[in-house]
Amino acid sequence: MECGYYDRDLCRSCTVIEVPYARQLARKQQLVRDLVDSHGEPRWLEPVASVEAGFRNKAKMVVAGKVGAPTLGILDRGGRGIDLRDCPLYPEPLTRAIHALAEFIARVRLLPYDVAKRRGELKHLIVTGNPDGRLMIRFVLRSTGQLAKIRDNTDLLRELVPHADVLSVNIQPEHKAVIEGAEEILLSRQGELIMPVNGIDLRVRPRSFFQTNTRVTEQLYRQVADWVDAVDPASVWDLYCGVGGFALHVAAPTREVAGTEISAEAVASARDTARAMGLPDEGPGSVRFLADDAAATPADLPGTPELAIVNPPRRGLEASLCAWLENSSVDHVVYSSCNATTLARDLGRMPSLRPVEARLLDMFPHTGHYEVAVLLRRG
Ligand SMILES: C[S@@+](CC[C@H](N)C(=O)[O-])C[C@H]1O[C@@H](n2cnc3c(N)ncnc32)[C@H](O)[C@@H]1O
Repeated sequence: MECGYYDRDLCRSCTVIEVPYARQLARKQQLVRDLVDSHGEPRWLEPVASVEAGFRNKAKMVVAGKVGAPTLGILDRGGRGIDLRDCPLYPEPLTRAIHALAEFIARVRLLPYDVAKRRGELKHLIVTGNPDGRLMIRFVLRSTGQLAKIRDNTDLLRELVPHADVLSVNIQPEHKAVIEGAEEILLSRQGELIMPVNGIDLRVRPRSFFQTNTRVTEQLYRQVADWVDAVDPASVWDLYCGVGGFALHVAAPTREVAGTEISAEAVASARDTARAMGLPDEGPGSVRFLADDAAATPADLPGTPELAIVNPPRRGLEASLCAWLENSSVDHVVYSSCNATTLARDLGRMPSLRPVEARLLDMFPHTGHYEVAVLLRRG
């Protein structure tokens, strides 16, 4: 893929952009196979490719520059802003919004944060877009010092970015390389962005995780639902469930589904979606969600499911959860991972659960990152 920022040596985030896409995909496939196959040689399904440009649903931009002339993008080694507002990874509605937000920041004279001098207010801009072009916009400020400048100018903001459903300010007071802080101040009436995925209106709140490539996520959820439907378990747990994508895709009239997740906000969104879908929270056909540490879920939820879905962060599963799954009566596990090294480690900790089918899904073209989903069967 062509990128003017890469060609001019302004941005090196897409580390393998010069490699033709088909070869990128083949390399990722080989890498995950090398790590997974020693645990049971699953049947590998055709990898799911992404489009090469315009696939990211979320832009996390560092704000730098001067009052009236902000840069939105990254910082160079000297801490100066490099403007990447036309990054080709973003779809057109996101690019348009980023341009409009740069104009807003300039017009209301928000003060960009200067990392080197530890001065200024506006640190980051985080914009998430759904497939219909609706947006969630978050300003990350050092303090509440310039909050009023945003709050008092929301009419201008709405004029410049008419599709902004969710608008909020996050406060990140610390001088460290962390994108956002714990305090979120909602400025819009709507607190959740609707993310339609395969006909299910998932909901995302400002601080909740959501997969960054919506089209490939649709295929991930469909693949996992196909595996689950083929096994047809009466009970399913979705651990590390986020806003409920897997759990809500595998709901069925004869099945009881429970999802657990550490973020109470994500759980609240998942519950909102289940309620909007008219799903009960107990009995056959139910889907319920609980804020819980995945490692504690076996002690906190009654019974043992016939099938468990796990989708942990890069660090993989807690050793105690692997031990519980290994020694439980759970017959099938679907493990969706963004890190095949920790996936392989965890497979080694659960030798009774053998990989039978697997699929690479490329959420992150031009980088070394990927998602891999594996169906495991006991025995
Ligand atoms: C890779 S995301 C998966 C989310 C979800 N399955 C999806 O498809 O969007 C991992 C999720 O695990 C959650 N998480 C992190 N540590 C956790 C823990 N110890 N117990 C439960 N959830 C955790 C994160 O908040 C995040 O939502």
